[in-house]
Amino acid sequence: MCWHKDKAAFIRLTGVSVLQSAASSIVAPSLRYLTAKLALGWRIRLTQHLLKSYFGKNAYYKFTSQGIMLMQISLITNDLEKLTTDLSGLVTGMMVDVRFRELLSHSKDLLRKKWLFGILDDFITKQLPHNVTWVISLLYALEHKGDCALTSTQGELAHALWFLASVVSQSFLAFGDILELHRKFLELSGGINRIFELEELLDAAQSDIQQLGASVSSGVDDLSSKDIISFSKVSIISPGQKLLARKLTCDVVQGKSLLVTGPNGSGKSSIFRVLRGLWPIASGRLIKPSQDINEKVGSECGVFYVPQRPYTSLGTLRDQIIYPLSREEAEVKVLTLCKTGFKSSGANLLDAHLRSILESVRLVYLLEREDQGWDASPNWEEILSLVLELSVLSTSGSPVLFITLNLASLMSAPMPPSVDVEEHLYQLAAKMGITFITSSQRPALIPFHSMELRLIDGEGKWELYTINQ
Ligand SMILES: Nc1ncnc2c1ncn2[C@@H]1O[C@H](COP(=O)(O)OP(=O)(O)OP(=O)(O)O)[C@@H](O)[C@H]1O
Repeated sequence: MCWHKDKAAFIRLTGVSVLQSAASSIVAPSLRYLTAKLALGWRIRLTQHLLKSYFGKNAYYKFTSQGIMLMQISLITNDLEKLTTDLSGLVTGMMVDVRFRELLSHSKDLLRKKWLFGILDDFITKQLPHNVTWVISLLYALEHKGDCALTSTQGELAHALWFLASVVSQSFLAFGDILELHRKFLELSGGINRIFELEELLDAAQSDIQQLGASVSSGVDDLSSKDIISFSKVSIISPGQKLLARKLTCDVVQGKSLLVTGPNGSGKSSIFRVLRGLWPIASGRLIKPSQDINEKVGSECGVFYVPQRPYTSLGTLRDQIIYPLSREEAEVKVLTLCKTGFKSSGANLLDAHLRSILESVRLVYLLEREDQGWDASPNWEEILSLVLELSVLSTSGSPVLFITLNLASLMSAPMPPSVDVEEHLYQLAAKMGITFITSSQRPALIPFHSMELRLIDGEGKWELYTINQ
């Protein structure tokens, strides 16, 4: 039967074919889209889960201080730059050659296997189907040799051949997919293994830290821990087993700030590590407020740890001050605090409040200096030598400003505040009832403190002095 003799059927078939093609062009990309979305969802959940374990209970500190896990962390972030930086930090000296040779031989092996697999894959999924089709067609043609003269049989033969070719090629493609599955499965199991390894390490770190927390808190007197930091015969030993302070005994009560001095490497920062719970205490008893303000912004009282390097967040001038709150959270807090008759929006109130903070720390010029005012977002690291932190809750219900003055960075900062600004900041904070424990070697800071703890030699010896003001 010739096609022009059944024009309607031909048009119908063509229509069906077009519809099928349209459906197929929708289905295939949609499947890809759904698969990618599923993968993204998994990635988000897994990343959130791992990051929670990583950042919880100081686990990150344990990892970074031990120099392990860098590879695994890059697994979470997929950050190539960080991976290469960390790797370059891990391999040193002779190790580089050995590792490089291992990497080279592994890469060569991988390339060879990929080449062999490529040949097999190409042959099975692309070349073999044609040959098989032709062989089957030949057998078919030989069997129906006598009917070839008939036009109708020729048409049917062409149709059958076309059908056969697509069935055969699809079957081989499916077979190719099965071959590919093996490789995908191997990759998947490798990924799962690495993630489980990370999970196990995080679990181990968390349980170590829990034990450490239990041992420290067993020595903490909760009743008197609200307004005192007390070291009682505390021995501080570094992870490298170096004794930095032997039986350190020192009380920091409200209003009596402490200055920790001593030569480089004598253990000044280690006192803060112990206070923060990053290092366990070898012996003795440590009493401190149970609340770390860094962990719970807005808490009424507690200890705030100022990082040695100033932290500036990506974002606007406003973001620098309200960090780690989001703008919305800060607006809500300010509105809650100022439950006065103010007929002003949260945004206006917040900006007014932040302006008063900048005024009190003599940084209001930043607002005028940047064209976009609060919304300016230059590289703050190059501009700010101070980190300002805003906590908007206090026992009395009035806004409290915590100035987190980064003393350690003052000297090296691109724009160190002048001595009088520094003095002003200390006075301001003291007026607000903030008691300091400062680590510094600068004699200029002595007048702002009531006691000096001098770490003598970095081998455990220390002396405590009262500062006459
Ligand atoms: N994570 C760590 N693991 C092992 N040893 C450490 C670690 N951190 C510090 N140390 C060691 O502990 C000792 C005291 O270091 P620390 O940073 O407390 O000194 P510092 O007085 O604050 O020094 P600087 O004035 O240079 O800041 C040093 O010998 C240092 O090498």
